[in-house]
Amino acid sequence: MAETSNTEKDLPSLLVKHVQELAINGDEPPQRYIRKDKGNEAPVDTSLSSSVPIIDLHLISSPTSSTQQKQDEIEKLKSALTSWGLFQAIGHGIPSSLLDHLRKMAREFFDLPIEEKRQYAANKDGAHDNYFQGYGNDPVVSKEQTIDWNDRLYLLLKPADERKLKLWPENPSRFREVLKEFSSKSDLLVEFVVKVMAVSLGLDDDYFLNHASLAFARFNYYPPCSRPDLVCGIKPHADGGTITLLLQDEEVEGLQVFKDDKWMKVPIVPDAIIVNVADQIEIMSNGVYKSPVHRVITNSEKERLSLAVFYAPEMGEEIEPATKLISESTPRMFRKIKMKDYYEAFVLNTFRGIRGIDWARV
Ligand SMILES: O=C(O)CCC(=O)C(=O)O
Ligand SMILES: [Fe+2]
Repeated sequence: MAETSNTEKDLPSLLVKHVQELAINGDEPPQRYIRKDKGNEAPVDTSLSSSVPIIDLHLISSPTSSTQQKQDEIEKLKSALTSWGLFQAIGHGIPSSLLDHLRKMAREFFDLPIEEKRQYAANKDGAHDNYFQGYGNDPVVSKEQTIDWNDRLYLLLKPADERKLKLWPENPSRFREVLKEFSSKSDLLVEFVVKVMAVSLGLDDDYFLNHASLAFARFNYYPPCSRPDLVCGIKPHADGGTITLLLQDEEVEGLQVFKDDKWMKVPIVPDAIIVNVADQIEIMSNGVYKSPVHRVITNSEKERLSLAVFYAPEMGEEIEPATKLISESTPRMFRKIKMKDYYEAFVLNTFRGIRGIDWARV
């Protein structure tokens, strides 16, 4: 049924169904959702011989840690970001009760009838803003684009005075309040982490922070799929902003990161927040800190939720590698780019399955 009602004919390419609707009958995913890399893809590492590093931020922030403890943890963080591009942060100071509450709010929102959620759809009246805010799907930029098995609620958090509150769910009733509280804690966490990262490279502590003044929340909903082998929850991509915080589902795995030519599963560490470098820090650090390619795999039994918070530069900013990190032995890897151009290239490249950052290489 889903197959016939989701043809090019009856839906313009920009508007696609919510995957939640497609999942209801457990039908096979429609053609536009089938991964094109199928049968020709990198293996998944099942040995689990190494895993995403866990960094205890409290060891770095606490006045009671010894200098040695701090240094050791910062070294671990540096090595995580040069080899993996991400780490699982513990000791991050955001109470687990708040994380649980946030997950509960998100689950209750996605559990609402689709009609009710549609009142928060960004394109309800055909109106779009630059950031595709609201309830919906990733933009579809061509008929050939493989569509992900993902519905999302996408909201600007920062600057706070630009929030579009009419797209923030009123049901569940505490959604807005809890998201606001999380947002202020998340800002503090990012500030701390990017300062440590900048100093660890010999840069001024606000070097990355000065390019992270926007923040967006992306609540991801992945319903079960009858053929998880054929679709992607989110296709391979790297994040295009400065840095991302990610709260995984508390029970259902699905995130994988590409490393050493293999897909590595990112395990669930209770109450950890994943910190991942995004493209602009890879550019500013002249390639020292890696923006990792990652993807999400679905499963046939359980829905999965996650929350990504993307910190990013403003559209009008220009980004380039830090002069201090360019030398004869470490030549400039990226051009100076305008964010507005980057975002355009990023969206087109990513949905075609190419890395956004390739556009910025010298
Ligand atoms: O769901 C996840 O674990 C990852 C989501 C993600 O990569 C994103 O929203 O950019
Ligand atoms: Fe991502």
